[in-house]
Amino acid sequence: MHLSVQNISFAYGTTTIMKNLSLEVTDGQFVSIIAPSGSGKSTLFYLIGGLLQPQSGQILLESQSIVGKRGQVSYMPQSPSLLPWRTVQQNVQIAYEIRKKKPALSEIHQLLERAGLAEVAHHYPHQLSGGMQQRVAFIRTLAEDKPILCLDEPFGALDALTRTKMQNWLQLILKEEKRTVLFITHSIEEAILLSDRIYVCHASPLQVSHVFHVSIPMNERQKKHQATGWRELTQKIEEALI
Ligand SMILES: Nc1ncnc2c1ncn2[C@@H]1O[C@H](COP(=O)(O)OP(=O)(O)OP(=O)(O)O)[C@@H](O)[C@H]1O
Repeated sequence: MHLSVQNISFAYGTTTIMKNLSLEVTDGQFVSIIAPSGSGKSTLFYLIGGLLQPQSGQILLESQSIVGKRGQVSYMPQSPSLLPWRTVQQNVQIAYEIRKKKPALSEIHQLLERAGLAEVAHHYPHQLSGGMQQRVAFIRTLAEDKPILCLDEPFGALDALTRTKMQNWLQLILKEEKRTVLFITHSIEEAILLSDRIYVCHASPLQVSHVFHVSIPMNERQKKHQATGWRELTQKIEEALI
């Protein structure tokens, strides 16, 4: 599944948010976008998700325009946005209800099991930790069964330890569930840990300034700064962000 964002420009009223922004993500790739706060990253996902339309440029999924078309990609926002009156299982069920598909309880249970959430299937969101809530939201996003997942800083609000655990968990689950991911983060470390490719963007207007390919083998990335090439890549990305 190939998503191609080609030269899109977008303005809210007279304020230009992005100009000629292009990026690509293809089959099974994990691609990150690092950009300054308030620069239009969420707006980019609204454009890809069809909630907004660019003033110019194209957004293609498998060479077909998805401009203004909703429901083509899955989107997970920064906050878990779980319905507080629904249990964990019922929150995941929403993904099936949206597709007007009868929820397969065995399928939901399998997903919850894989996320380490089987024991809290009948708990309510307020009874869960922040990390667990994010896992429920992620499982719900997976259950939407769309070829591309757009994850908007999913771990931004978590403490450092929970964040590390969630990154490891995400790596494991994506190994089993081969999906194509477009991931927004502020963290260079997180981007290197998870990505095949990293787009660094400048703000005002949002534009890709640099593209980095992460060639550090996955099984070495846990070592972070001790992994060969990690420090050099971090430095290059830091320089690109200045
Ligand atoms: N509906 C809107 N109308 C006008 N301006 C908007 C609207 N939504 C967002 N903006 C402005 O557009 C800019 C980009 O917003 P956006 O939320 O896309 O940025 P972001 O990079 O996701 O932010 P953050 O890092 O805080 O999550 C901001 O200056 C914001 O104030």
